[in-house]
This record gives sequence, C-alpha cells and structure tokens, in this order.
Amino acid sequence: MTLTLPTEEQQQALARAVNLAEIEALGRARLDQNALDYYVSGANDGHTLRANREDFARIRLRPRMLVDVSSIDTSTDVLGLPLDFPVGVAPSAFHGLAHPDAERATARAAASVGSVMTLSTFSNTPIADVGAAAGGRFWFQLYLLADRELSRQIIAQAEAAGARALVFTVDAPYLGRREANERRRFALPPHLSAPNVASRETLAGVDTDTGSQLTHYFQHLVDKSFTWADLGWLRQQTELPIVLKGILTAEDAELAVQHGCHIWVSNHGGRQLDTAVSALAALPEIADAVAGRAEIYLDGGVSRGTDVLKAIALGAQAVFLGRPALWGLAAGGEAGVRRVLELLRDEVRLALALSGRQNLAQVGRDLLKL
Ligand SMILES: Cc1cc2nc3c(=O)[nH]c(=O)nc-3n(C[C@H](O)[C@H](O)[C@H](O)COP(=O)(O)O)c2cc1C
Ligand SMILES: CCCCC(=O)C(=O)O
Repeated sequence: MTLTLPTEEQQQALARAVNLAEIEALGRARLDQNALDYYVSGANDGHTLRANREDFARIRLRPRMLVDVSSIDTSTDVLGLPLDFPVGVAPSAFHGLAHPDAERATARAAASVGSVMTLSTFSNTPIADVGAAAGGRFWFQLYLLADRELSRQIIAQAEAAGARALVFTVDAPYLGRREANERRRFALPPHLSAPNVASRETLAGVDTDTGSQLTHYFQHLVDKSFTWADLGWLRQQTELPIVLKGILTAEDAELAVQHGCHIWVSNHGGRQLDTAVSALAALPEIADAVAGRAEIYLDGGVSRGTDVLKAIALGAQAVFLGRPALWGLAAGGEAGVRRVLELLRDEVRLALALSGRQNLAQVGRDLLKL
C-alpha cells in the first residue's frame, strides 16, 4: 500500500498528544496490517518485549527535596557529539513503511532537536541522502553482509555521508521468529527497496512461499560466521568509533572493551531471543564490568522521562528509541518524530526537577530504590 500524507485533522491530533502512548495510537491507525505486524512484533511469545517495559515500571525512585531546581540542564554528549537531552533514535529498517519521506524525515527531526539518529543498513533511503538531511547528527548501523566487499563499500558510504559512529549489530546472525510476519507473509511493498544492500530485483527474487520475505531476505544476505576474532577486520575498515549493539552480559561487555568498542545494551526490542533478559536488567552488571572504560547506551522499552533517568542511574550515557520513533513517523512524518522527541525531552526535564537533580551528572544509583 502506498501511504497517504497525514490529514489536517491527524496533524492536529499529533500536536495535541500529551504522551508517547497517544502518538503510538495515532501511528498505528495510519498503518496497514503488513507494516503494523512488522513494527509491533517481538519474537515468539513476546516475553522479552514485555519485560523491557515491565522492568522500567517496576523500579521505584528516591527523589530528594528542597533542591534549587529553577534551572535544569538535560544535556550530555555521546562520543563527543553534544546532545540537548540523552535520547537518540535507534536503527530500524524500512521507514518507508511508515511515511513517504521515510528516513529523511527521521533524520531531520532528530537533528532539529539536538538528538541523533542511527540509520539502519536496511533503510529505504540511500545513506548519502540521509546524511545530507541529518546535518552531522547521525550514526550508521551496520549489518555485516556475507559479501565483505559490499560491507566495505557500505561503511565507506556511511563515512563519506558524515556518520559519527559505526553501530555494529551483534545480536542478529539470524532474525528471530516474528510469528505474525510469518503467518501473514510480510513483504516489502513493490514501491520500496533497500538501496544500500540490494536492488529491488534481488529482493523480488527472494522466496516468499514459506513465510516472511524479510526473514528469507535477511538470512541470505547476512554473515553468520563473524566472531570476536574478526573484529580486527572491521577495525581496519574505519576510523569511526565502533559501538557493539546487542550486548546483554558482563562477559561480552568485557570482550567489547578489550576490542576497543563501545557498548549498546539491547535485546533488539524483544525481537530476537525470546526470554532473553530485559535491557534494563542487563545494564547493572555491564556497567560494573565496563567501569568507565567505554560508553554505554541502552534501548528497549523506553517510553517515559523516568525510564531515561533509570537507565542513566544504572550506567547508560544515553538511551535510544526504536518503535516510539516509528509511531511518530507514521503519525506525522518529521513533525511526528520531533513531537516524540520533544515530549520525552520535556519529561526528562520534569523528572530531573522532581527528583531534586539539576543535571544528568547528579543521576546515580542513589536515585533508585533497588
Ligand atoms: C520495526 C523495527 C525494525 C528494526 N530494525 C533494526 C535494524 O535494522 N537494525 C538494528 O540493529 N536494529 C533494528 N531494530 C531494533 C531497534 O534498533 C531497537 O533495538 C529496538 O526497537 C528497541 O526497542 P523499542 O522498540 O522498545 O524502543 C528494529 C526494531 C524494530 C521495531
Ligand atoms: C531485514 C532487516 C531486519 C531489520 C531488523 O533488525 C528487525 O526487523 O528487527
């Protein structure tokens, strides 16, 4: 289905939305079943998908009183890039399923509020075009392809387009089973392609007889044999900082540091190994193991300003939004993603003030009732 643009009425509803849940409802209403299945799905029974949210809600805060909170500073920086607030956009494939402006809209929105967008290898928009829209505020997410030469070219394109970091996703040698996508045979609509990795013809040639076209497509392209021992190859391909996305244990965090990488704690939004630990629950052991030797980020289940503070209290430098950004994009393109980021920015500011903290440096484990 080719998407229409949001109506005047839908744009007004977006402007009136008071939280991310309301924007999710607006975004969902604009999507067809194919796209909706793809966005909402977790792997298998969705235990990890739910745990990401539940673990944020479970932790209680220990606010301090009678602190001068007349001025609040939400700023931070990630790998030297200043952020107005500690929230970026996680990589997700195929923004063209949500809005005709696709990844360009997401990039512009993130840049306009001093955030950062992570662009997926499987974008519907060429890397260079997103780089131009992002004004330097983008990181590039790499899926390492079995075709190393193609991977090398993709990394070079990301560098040339101004990416500030390479986010290497390590939790998906195979895609997890998103069963709704298999049942209804998820496929990219004919007007969309994945220009960084393959032509539309290649995509169309992938078997769709048995389940999700996406899974077959991915399985056929991605390198499943890559190990820690191969990271040296990746290091040789780029000067950019490398962030390993999908780390869930202290053991892997230690290896990441030894290999000179930064760490993105994530279970891929519950879409890979079901019953894997929630992102928030994985964070403390990782922060303890890393002990300041690398930067740590987190995604999975973030939907409130208090969630952001909890992740920071447990050792994250910043958090990233997967589905919430997609709901914003579906609800209103660039304006929708911007609205999501602005709402969260304002929630972070208020949560800091009501916690008796003036800035993020004052957010530590003593904010939490553990
Ligand atoms: C529709 C969708 C597509 C995704 N595509 C990618 C991708 O291309 N590369 C990647 O590393 N992660 C991908 N992810 C995972 C996100 O980067 C992120 O880890 C996850 O969505 C965070 O959880 P949240 O949705 O609860 O915020 C995708 C997630 C979703 C929902
Ligand atoms: C073919 C792109 C896979 C994107 C992905 O990582 C996901 O759907 O979770």
